[in-house]
Amino acid sequence: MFAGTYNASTVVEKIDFRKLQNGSDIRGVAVAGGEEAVNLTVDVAKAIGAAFAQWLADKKKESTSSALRVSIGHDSRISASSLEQAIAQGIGDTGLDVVLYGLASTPAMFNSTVTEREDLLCPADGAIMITASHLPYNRNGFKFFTNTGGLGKADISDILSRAAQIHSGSSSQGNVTSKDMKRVNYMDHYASDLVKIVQAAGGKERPLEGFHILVDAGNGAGGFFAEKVLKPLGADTTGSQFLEPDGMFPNHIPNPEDKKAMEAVTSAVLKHKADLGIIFDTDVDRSAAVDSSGRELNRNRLIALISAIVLAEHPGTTIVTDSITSDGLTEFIEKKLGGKHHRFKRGYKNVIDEGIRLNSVGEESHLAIETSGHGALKENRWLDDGAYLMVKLLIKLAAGKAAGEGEGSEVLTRLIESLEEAGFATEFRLKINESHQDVGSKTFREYGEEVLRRLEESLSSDSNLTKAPKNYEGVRVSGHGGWFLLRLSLHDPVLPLNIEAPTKDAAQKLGSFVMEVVSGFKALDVSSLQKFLT
Ligand SMILES: O=P(O)(O)OC[C@H]1O[C@H](O)[C@H](O)[C@@H](O)[C@@H]1O
Repeated sequence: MFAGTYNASTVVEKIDFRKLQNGSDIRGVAVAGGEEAVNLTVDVAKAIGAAFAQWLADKKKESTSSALRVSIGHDSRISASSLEQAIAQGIGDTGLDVVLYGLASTPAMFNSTVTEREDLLCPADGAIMITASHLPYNRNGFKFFTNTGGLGKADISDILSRAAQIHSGSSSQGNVTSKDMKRVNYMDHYASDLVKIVQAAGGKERPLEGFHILVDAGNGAGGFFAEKVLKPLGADTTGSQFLEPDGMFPNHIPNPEDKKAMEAVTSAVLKHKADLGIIFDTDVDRSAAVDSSGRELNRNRLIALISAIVLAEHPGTTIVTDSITSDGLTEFIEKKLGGKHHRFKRGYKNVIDEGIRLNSVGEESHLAIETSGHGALKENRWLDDGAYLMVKLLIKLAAGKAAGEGEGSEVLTRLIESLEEAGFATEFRLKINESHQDVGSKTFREYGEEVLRRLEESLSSDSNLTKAPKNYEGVRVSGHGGWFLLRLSLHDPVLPLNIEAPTKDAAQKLGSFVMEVVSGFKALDVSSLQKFLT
């Protein structure tokens, strides 16, 4: 069932390489057998490997005369090894050196481009992570890095158009196999760097002695954090779960945004009476936590917590977040912490790039973070690293205990005591049926924008509602003690609607206003919103 052993009838006949682009990532279907046809075959992966090698050689041609080196890691997906072999071969055939890392995390792959350790064959000139983050088991994909960070949308389009040409033009079989390639244990080095950061901050070798902290890795790539980070720091990790990689994700989806995943780590914390629970997504670029009382520290709460830590280190700094963050978070960052909240767009790359841009125009920002659990700090080269975010919490825990500020997770919980939270918060995802006659010749994006325009125009008809003064995507409106945001999804033909209000009744009032407008658009599936209102 792997991409390497697919049955021809389940493979898309003519691969449209453009469809493999998902923002700044490549994503596709790699495992046959489900309803979706395979479009990320081993041949496609090989062409993408060759295309990345070409792209990298063009980029680096002036800066080096020696053979370029590319590191490749993967998460726990069942298609990982066939895709690793294929992409490595595509790169190897073009004459570049390939170093295989095996099971790794996305942030570790970036780190391999900035690590100076010849014994580990570092720095790599380019790095690839084979992952589809939290998506179902049959998907997979690639993220690419150089020492300046993750590749952006334009680079990915470039690589995919080169790959399409390579794929159509060649049937040549290279003779480089993964047996010829070197393997290194980079993850041990990466984990020991995290350990050193916590040790240095606490001035102790085992600053977490006396803490009981468990990890739920959801059978993704994050299991190393319990064994290789928490234990050496002295923490008791009893009750950690789903640390073994299993690409069928038999327990829950590794995703801190997923309700079931958060319930799983919460019940482990309560059952084992742990001080803290930590959860990662499949490739460890996102994370969240749970305190000893079982309170989830994700979404707005996680942003508030990390903001409190960062603002204590950098008073007044600007915190960049995604667009669906709460009004309570703004109040907390600005009034309680004395920082500035810059609520920007959805999408981790958008948020991080905005943090970098602000600094470049003279506005100091040290943190860019999304409700999804992607968070990047300036001090960590603006890399969204779920493990590093958790390291910031560990440092605070240890420091709090050493200063006698409290035991267990108390010091963290206290940091966000005054964060005001809405009594009711919900999200609807209104699908646009692209083949509906109401869409006509428009793209789903044009159709969605028309919905947003109409919504904005109708605001003046309701004196209870006010448009948010500063807003970078969609239509954000305050009223009835709460707010709503209707926007276009980053990738899908969907209009996500977020509503937060003091009560369900108030949220329904906001929802009814949106309903009046969206029900006029026949290609929109408004059934979920309708159900909420009845
Ligand atoms: O716009 P949406 O459909 O809600 O998706 C938005 C999300 O897409 C991806 O998952 C990105 O990794 C996230 O950074 C982003 O927030």
